[in-house]
Amino acid sequence: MKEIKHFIGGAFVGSASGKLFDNVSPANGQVIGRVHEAGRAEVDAAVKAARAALKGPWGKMTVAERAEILHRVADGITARFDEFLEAECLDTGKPKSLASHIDIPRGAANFKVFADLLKNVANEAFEMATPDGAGALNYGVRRPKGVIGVISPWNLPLLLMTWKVGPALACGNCVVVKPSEETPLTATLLGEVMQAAGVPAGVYNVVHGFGGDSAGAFLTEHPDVDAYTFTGETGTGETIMRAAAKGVRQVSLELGGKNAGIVFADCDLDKAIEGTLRSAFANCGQVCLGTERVYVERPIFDAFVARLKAGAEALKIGEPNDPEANFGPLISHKHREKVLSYYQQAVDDGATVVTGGGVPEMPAHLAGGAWVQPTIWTGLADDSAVVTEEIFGPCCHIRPFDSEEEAIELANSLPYGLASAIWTENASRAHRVAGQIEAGIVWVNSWFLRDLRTAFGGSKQSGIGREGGVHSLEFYTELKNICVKL
Ligand SMILES: NC(=O)c1ccc[n+]([C@@H]2O[C@H](COP(=O)([O-])OP(=O)(O)OC[C@H]3O[C@@H](n4cnc5c(N)ncnc54)[C@H](O)[C@@H]3O)[C@@H](O)[C@H]2O)c1
Ligand SMILES: O=C/C=C/C=C(\O)C(=O)O
Repeated sequence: MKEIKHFIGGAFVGSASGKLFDNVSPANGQVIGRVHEAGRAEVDAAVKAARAALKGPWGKMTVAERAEILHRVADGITARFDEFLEAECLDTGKPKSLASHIDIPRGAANFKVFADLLKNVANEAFEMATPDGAGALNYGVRRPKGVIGVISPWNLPLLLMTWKVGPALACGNCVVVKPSEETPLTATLLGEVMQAAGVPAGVYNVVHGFGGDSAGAFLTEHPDVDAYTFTGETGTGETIMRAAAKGVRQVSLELGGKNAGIVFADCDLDKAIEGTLRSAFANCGQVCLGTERVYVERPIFDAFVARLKAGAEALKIGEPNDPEANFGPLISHKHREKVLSYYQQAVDDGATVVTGGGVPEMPAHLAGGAWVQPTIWTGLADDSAVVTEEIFGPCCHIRPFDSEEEAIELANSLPYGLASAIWTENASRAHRVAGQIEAGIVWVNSWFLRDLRTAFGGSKQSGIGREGGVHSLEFYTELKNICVKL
């Protein structure tokens, strides 16, 4: 049985306590490995290793030298593409067809993009007048923030972790990563790539374990971490923010959502159906940017529901190696219980179940997996928990609307504000509506189209701060002003 260890100070190490937990395959329920659970001692060792590395060669390197090493990290991921793919799909159960064109390539791109960006960022400078007429010159310099705690979720494990580690390292920080307990493999494998690429020991550390009263809490309570970047549930974000308040440490939070899709009658229906199918069901609905509320203009409501139903029913459920599969399992049985409780709630609240609503029949060798049917409802009240709470499963509720104003009001009615997708061929309407949606990201006639130079993050309870492009610099560096009297 594979044993998964921490990566601390450039070495793979087990826990002093000898505590291990199971890594379970979501596709068949079998134990695929045993993972060391970090105690305070391992978290402390990782933070110390990061602090020491910051004072070592990494902190003194030029941007160009660091960028070259990070390019080697990206190339190292690409060179071991199949191993990363295998590991990611073992952990998550997601189809290889999905991970091979999203998760793994983005894992590599996250290092390249930020390494290149850093080489081309200028700092501000202001000349000022002084009473003696000689003047003064102000200029900004950016310095690494220090040791960054990176806490990441299980839905896109390599993508979301490297989305933070890439810019953090490019800016000269050292990191301690706490991947989700559900998905320890790719973060661990990345340790090998870091070593081979020449990243000095202690720059990239990984500690495994759970959230509360385990590695996650030990990391967020550790006094020698300078800042935390977190992606996960809004409630966890609140807990991390509280822990970070001690010592006034900065947080970057990418949190939950209950994203709205708005489909106008003047849309290109083929595009709207294709995009909404992906936004509701890709990665078995476990994408923070996914659409769980769909608002459709009344004249095309029935046609839209019928076509989305047909699309959902045509999804091919299967295990990662099935080349035809485009729909995998949920991450765990625990998460399936949560998703199925909403499926039940929808029925109790009087929904029309357009399709799905239960557990699919699977062949015997996959019967132990966390499978669930893609599900569509109509007919729920706007205040049903199914319509207001993040389910994080392959499901959406579709509701008709009659005017632009009504659609905007419905989209903005919840305390979340992560992402939205608008479908219309009317360019004025697209801009007008997009500008009024309370969300950090609005797509028009697309979904999950990502340019890594753009600002990424949520408004309202979907997060604090923006990452992506130069925006990542704001979080991962300290901007210092130097004022020189001439
Ligand atoms: N906004 C975004 O960019 C984005 C992206 C992906 C996922 N998400 C959100 O993530 C959630 C799904 O991921 P999840 O279930 O892994 O989230 P989660 O909040 O349960 O866990 C995320 C990470 O936090 C750790 N953690 C949990 N409790 C902790 C604590 N008390 N202290 C420190 N660490 C703790 C977990 O071990 C895990 O590593 C959804 O809500 C989804 O919307 C948001
Ligand atoms: O599940 C959430 C997906 C987030 C995606 C990104 O953070 C990204 O594309 O950079």
